Amino acid sequence: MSIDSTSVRNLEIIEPFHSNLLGTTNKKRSLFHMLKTTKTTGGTRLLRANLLQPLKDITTINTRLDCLDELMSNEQLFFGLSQALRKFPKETDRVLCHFCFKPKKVTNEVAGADNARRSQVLISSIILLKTALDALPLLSKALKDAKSFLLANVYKTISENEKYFSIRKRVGEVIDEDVLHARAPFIARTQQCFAVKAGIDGLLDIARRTFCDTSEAIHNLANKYREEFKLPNLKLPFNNRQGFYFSIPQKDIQGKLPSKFIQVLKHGNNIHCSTLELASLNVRNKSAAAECYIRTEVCLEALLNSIREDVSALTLLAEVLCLLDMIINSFAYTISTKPVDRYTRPEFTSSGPLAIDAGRHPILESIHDDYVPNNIFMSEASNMVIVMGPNMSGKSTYLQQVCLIVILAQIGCYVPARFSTIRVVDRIFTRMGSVDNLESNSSTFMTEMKETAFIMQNVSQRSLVLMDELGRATSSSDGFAIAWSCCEHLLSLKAYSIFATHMENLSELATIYPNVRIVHFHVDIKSNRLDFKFQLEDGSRHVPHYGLLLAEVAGLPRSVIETARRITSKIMEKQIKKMEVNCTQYHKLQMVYRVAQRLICLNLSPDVTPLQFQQGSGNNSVTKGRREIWFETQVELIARQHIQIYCCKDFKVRSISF
Ligand SMILES: Nc1ncnc2c1ncn2[C@@H]1O[C@H](COP(=O)(O)OP(=O)(O)OP(=O)(O)O)[C@@H](O)[C@H]1O
Repeated sequence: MSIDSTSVRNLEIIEPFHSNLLGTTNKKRSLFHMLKTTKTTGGTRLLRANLLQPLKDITTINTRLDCLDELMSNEQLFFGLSQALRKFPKETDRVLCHFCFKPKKVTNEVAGADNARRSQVLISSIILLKTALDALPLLSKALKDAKSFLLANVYKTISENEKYFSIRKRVGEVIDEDVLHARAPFIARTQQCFAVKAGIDGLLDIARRTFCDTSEAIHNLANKYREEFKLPNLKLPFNNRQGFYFSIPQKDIQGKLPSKFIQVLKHGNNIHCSTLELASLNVRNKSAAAECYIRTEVCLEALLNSIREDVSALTLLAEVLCLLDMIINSFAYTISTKPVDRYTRPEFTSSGPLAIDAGRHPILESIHDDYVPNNIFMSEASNMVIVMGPNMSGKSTYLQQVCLIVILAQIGCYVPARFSTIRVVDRIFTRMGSVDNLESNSSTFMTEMKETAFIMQNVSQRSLVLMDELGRATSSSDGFAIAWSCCEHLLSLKAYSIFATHMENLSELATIYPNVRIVHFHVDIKSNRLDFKFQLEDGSRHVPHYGLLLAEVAGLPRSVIETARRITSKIMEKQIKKMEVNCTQYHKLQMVYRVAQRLICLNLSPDVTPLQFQQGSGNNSVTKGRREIWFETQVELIARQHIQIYCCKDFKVRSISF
């Protein structure tokens, strides 16, 4: 699925739009932040790539979901795999893919200090490779009894591929068994200097001795200063840029620091400094380490060449680890931290409805304890929903919620809903918010129109289009005309579109086009105050002067509000009458159409057979084979009668009586 950059921003997929949410100090998180519990950089990168480009292939999505099902039902497997993955270094994928590139051959003329850094990276990669290969047996053990296709396949890849064992053996022939991957800079430097077994290269052994001597001399120097200057708390930290330096608590320094100490810097409650002796030892220590790296790289040449031959196995392993990290540490972990059954497995069709029962906004629901769930039902026969309601009633949130649920579903994760079935979306388009774009010299309206034009030019039959308050940035008549004609354009396609609007006249679309459904957010008015329920209800409902009520709350002068109230009541009077007439006239037609549409869904529903229809006093049993003929002849007949549909909570029509 592709999502354009504006929609990525509007939907807050990677970055949140506003860092502060309605005056709270809570930093509102994006979907990426919510799921970013991955443990490796590769896993995080894969998660980001998936969120920006979710899957479209139903089989692949279901393979991931099957794997999640197994993880959610088998605690031992879930924890076993989490433990095993923790043993792999954070940067495993980068390291494993590092061996794809063949570095320049080390010759005497290039073997200068400049190459020391490159050699160091290479040695660090070999140490990480050894750590990763050492962790493989634990991962295989955890995966041994896995049943789902994805996990069983990973197990086969890891345990049946002899290449991993042979690479580990070859690494063991050159690299010391005691060498470990370390994060602390000086320990890492020591481990890298001593990576290759002793006795392989005489010059390397000499360089190591110099490295040890200078390191020891630095520690002796620190001891000497502790005694000489009565600084018992003097510490000797190390970083890669500076090398060793002294850190002395400020309270230990009575008066001035002795003149021997140079490069004095205040750092919190400590003083960081050096001396000329330390600086010179640092240089010698660094050059001894550089010599070790370069000699080590020469020793590793044959090993690297042999590893390079099996690089396909390593890149495969890197991919597998990223995928496992994403599914286990991100998806499964996120779901397991929610109360049971809060997240459910979505279902997919290629041309069925988009139905979400009790869906919730994945990010807002963790901020609001009393978040109100809402439904959506769209099918090819009802491909546009117009959401109405006062400001602050939850329209934009609802639009964002539907999209985020679709994205979560299509990356192969459970979704925050009681039930969901999704028609696979190939593109998501959104038009939300309205800000000037000074960079592209566009006004609010121009930005809005450019974004709308982009949608109209690129929308496809399988797209999901979200429009939040289209046409509000220009004159009301032109804005309304644009919104109306955009709706008409989208209605002619099979794309699913959701419009949020304040233009009550737009609800008249439903009187002309039966595939438009109007819904509104329920709001009560109590003593001139709006009481938001955040509950979506069918049809449109006129809430008188909600803009004025909110403006009053915002602090507009009373006299201004009163004048505005007089003006608006005159304008609205005529319009409401007209709308009421239209609604009553077309209500029956709407009912009929909705029934026909449900019947089509029933016809498409794969697991409802045979169906029981009760007509009058007799019972007709319609079997699967005759269903299509029956539908063609009966839909019209049904539509003319009083109809009642019993629809179970998962949106599959089970029984119809008329
Ligand atoms: N279902 C819900 N349950 C609880 N709170 C909600 C729900 N939906 C929205 N809210 C809260 O209401 C606030 C306002 O929602 P939102 O911005 O979606 O309103 P809106 O109708 O789009 O307003 P406007 O028309 O002014 O843009 C949100 O920031 C959120 O805190």
